[in-house]
Amino acid sequence: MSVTVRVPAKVNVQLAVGGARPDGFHDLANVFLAVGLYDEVTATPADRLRVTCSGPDAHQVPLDRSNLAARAALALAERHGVTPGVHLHIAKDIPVAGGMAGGSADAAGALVACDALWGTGASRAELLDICAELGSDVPFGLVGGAALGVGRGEQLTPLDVGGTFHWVFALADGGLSTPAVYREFDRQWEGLDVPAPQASPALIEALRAGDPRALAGVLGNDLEPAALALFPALEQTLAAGTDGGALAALVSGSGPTTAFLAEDAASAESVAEALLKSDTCRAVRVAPAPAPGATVIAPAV
Ligand SMILES: C[C@](O)(CO)[C@H](O)COP(=O)(O)OP(=O)(O)OC[C@H]1O[C@@H](n2ccc(N)nc2=O)[C@H](O)[C@@H]1O
Ligand SMILES: Nc1ncnc2c1ncn2[C@@H]1O[C@H](COP(=O)(O)OP(=O)(O)OP(=O)(O)O)[C@@H](O)[C@H]1O
Repeated sequence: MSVTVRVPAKVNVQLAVGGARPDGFHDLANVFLAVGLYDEVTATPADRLRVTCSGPDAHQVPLDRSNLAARAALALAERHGVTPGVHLHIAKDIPVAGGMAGGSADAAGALVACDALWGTGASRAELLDICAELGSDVPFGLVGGAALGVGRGEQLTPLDVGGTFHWVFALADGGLSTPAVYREFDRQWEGLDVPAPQASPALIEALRAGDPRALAGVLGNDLEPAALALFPALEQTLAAGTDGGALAALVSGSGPTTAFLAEDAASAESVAEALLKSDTCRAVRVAPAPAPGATVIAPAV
């Protein structure tokens, strides 16, 4: 008896970052888009909480209680007075520490899987609440599609997407720590007035219209200069993707994965090929967007 939940990665099509808040977080206007790269989280009854992970990056994933999926299961069990006896297996396809919210996706997936396995019957609002406690990107893993996140990114408003966008992702050699990238952002803005983050109406309209050329013109990531300062080799990857025919190139979230928007599926394949040939990244993935949020694909029997 087990439950398997599929959860998507994200790219931030707009990441507007304000100044540091007293609690250390930054206010954001964060436009999330879920992309078709997935982790699968399987929850199976066990005598104690146990986490295993498979996939090419599995060795980088902690298997103790610091794993975000384990923390999600514990949070749900505590709220409902359930013993957290569960084996969580993560089949990991989302790059680790790549700025694509893989750990957050696993947390959202584990919550949905444990809720189904334990029959805790948590409401959507309660699940979103637990997600927000676990991390700023976690609620979006539950919701998927496209959404504007404000506050620290956890307060979501769904957005309409009028077509399929074709993305290429270049995986970098190594990772970047999200707090380190925000610290570098603060360093770069030291002594300056950081403007209040604002969602771009043109970007929201480009998503609604499903228009890749319009979206390419307005993509933006305020963390990109900080990620590039910490990982300068990404400049070459960005250039290789635009030289290879991408409509636009940007760092995904806090990086170091770089994201390339293509005109259509065929163009995405040729951008991917150009990136591979450029020798400026360790691997390349093609993925359409939007993708659905956490979805049960194999229920308990
Ligand atoms: C870069 C993004 O991935 C874009 O979606 C997110 O803003 C990061 O989201 P996340 O990894 O879920 O981040 P959290 O686990 O909530 O926070 C990790 C750390 O990132 C920094 N952080 C995160 C979110 C935010 N709005 N401001 C921040 O300054 C803080 O240093 C925080 O301690
Ligand atoms: N389930 C998990 N999967 C991957 N990493 C995890 C997980 N749980 C905890 N971690 C830890 O969190 C760190 C960041 O992982 P993650 O893959 O979520 O980064 P990220 O995609 O850059 O995050 P974000 O885009 O949300 O900032 C990893 O280096 C790892 O130590």
